[in-house]
Amino acid sequence: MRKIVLLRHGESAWNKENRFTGWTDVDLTEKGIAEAEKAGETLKEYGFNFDKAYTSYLKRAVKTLNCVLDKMDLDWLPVEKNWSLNEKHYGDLQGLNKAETAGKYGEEQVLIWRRSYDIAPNPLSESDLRNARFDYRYHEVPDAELPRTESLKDTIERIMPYWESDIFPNLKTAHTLLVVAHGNSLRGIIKHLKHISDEEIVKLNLPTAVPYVFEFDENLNVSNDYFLGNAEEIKKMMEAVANQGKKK
Ligand SMILES: O=C(O)[C@@H](CO)OP(=O)(O)O
Repeated sequence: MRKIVLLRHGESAWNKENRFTGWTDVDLTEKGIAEAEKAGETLKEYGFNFDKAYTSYLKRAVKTLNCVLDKMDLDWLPVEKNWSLNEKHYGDLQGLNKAETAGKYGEEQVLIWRRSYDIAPNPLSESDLRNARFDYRYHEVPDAELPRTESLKDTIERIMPYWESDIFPNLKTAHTLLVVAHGNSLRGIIKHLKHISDEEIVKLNLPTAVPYVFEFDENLNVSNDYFLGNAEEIKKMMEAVANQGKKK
């Protein structure tokens, strides 16, 4: 049985402060580290063993992966990092508090910015120092490919070439792959794997650091998918993520 496990990073400093994060490279909180360690312990308990892992260029995902591998005694595992797995770029919303933004522009508008399929927030200006073109880690990425903002559709279009060329084909030879990324970059991958419609994807909110397992049949079609953990707790975590965009 071939499997891919998708894992959102543990709680970050800006998750805790309820700020739009996107490509901002914020660290994990203590709670985030504990969540990542628990994910590693859970995967070990369920007997998972990975052939290869993938993550983004953002430290909240990289450090989550490292905690998981440490807990599983898989520190040796080959890991590939790629900027294509970065979070959806949140444009000029990055840094703003989500509840305050809902107070200013309305909850409906915030839901559109957070969860709609093809509407992106306003872009960062070219001179804004937060623009990825000023960040050395992206120096090999052609400027035209570096986002200034993204909708989920843009994020999916950025991830899919990497998914199709580097991640998914490895399932032919590997049994189990691990992808540690972000709430929206993973929503994009899940939309693709489960053929979720543009309307339905609005409702999907991913909890931090809960392993989401996809099983594939011999033709590499998805045969089953499930979260590892307590269903009630996971539901509550998903609702809490959805509520981050509500006014206080
Ligand atoms: O701020 C962000 O980058 C994302 C993920 O943490 O948040 P949201 O759930 O609002 O898309």
